[in-house]
Amino acid sequence: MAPARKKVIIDTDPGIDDAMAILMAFNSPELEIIGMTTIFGNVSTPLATTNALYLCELGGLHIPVAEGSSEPLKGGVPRIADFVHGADGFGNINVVSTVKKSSQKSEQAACDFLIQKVADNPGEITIVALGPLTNVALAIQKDPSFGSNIDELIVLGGAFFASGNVTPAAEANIFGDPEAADLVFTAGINTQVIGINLTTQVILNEEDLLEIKNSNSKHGDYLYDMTRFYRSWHLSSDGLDGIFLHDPTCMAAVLNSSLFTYRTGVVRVETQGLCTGLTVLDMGLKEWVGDNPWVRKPAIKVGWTVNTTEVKKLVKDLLMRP
Ligand SMILES: O=c1[nH]cnc2c1ncn2[C@@H]1O[C@H](CO)[C@@H](O)[C@H]1O
Repeated sequence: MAPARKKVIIDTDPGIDDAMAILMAFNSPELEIIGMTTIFGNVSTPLATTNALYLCELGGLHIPVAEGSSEPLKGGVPRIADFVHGADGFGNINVVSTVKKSSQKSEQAACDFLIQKVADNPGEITIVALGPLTNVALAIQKDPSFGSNIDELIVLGGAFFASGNVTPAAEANIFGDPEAADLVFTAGINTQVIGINLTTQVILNEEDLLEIKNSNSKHGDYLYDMTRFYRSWHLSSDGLDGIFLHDPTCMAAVLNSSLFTYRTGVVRVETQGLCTGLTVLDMGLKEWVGDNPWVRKPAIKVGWTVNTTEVKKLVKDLLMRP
């Protein structure tokens, strides 16, 4: 008998590297993609929904896309990284106008979709969170049984003992909704977090991108065209002649966690002041005297090392599948 496929819901703000991770998932027969939920971050939430619908059409997948919150838990206008992903979220290649009228978002809000799917499949759903954690936090707040019924939550976010990408303290997804991240990381959910301390070690250069373009991949041209803007951004912002594989590295962890090592401990998120969005892991090296905000909170797994060669190989292999 074929092994059961892993049931996943992808919570996403596509986004160039989100699109790469999603196409990886579409090309992975070991995953059963139950649906996508959308969130602000790389783009606004409504545009994330349009882009997710576009990706479903591109991949020929008929799955629900449920729209998420348009603002963080505390309210206010979210910071959108159009300077990283272009105004259309896909590097200004303007393809989403081709989304068919028949492609409609789900009537359910993202948090209700998450709650229902997890309740219908207790212990079976993996949630892959590629953007700010607002939708997951809303589901936890609304349904007390939600967290314990998730099989695993796999998050792309944070910078552990490393520099952020929005400020020296904060990574973009956590900065986007620090209250949500702190709530989710301390909710007692079986969670692993892949931070940019790992994802900035996994890089595709121009030669790799051309290899994808010139492969038999159905999406080679799209992937190549989309990465032009992202590549220029990396050059101007990071002095990098290539692109970081943030979300694709997280999807690699979904597919093969043996390519990573982990530390387990309590993670808290700073929600105010200079270091807003900072993710701080208690590595468990010390018996603390008295109380502090990490004591007696549930621990999660934090990605510690990554096999960069094998992750890069996995990403390229999946993106080049015909
Ligand atoms: O400098 C940046 N500012 C904001 N967002 C960024 C930056 N670099 C990458 N990302 C985006 O945020 C997520 C990872 O942190 C990824 O989706 C990535 O594309």
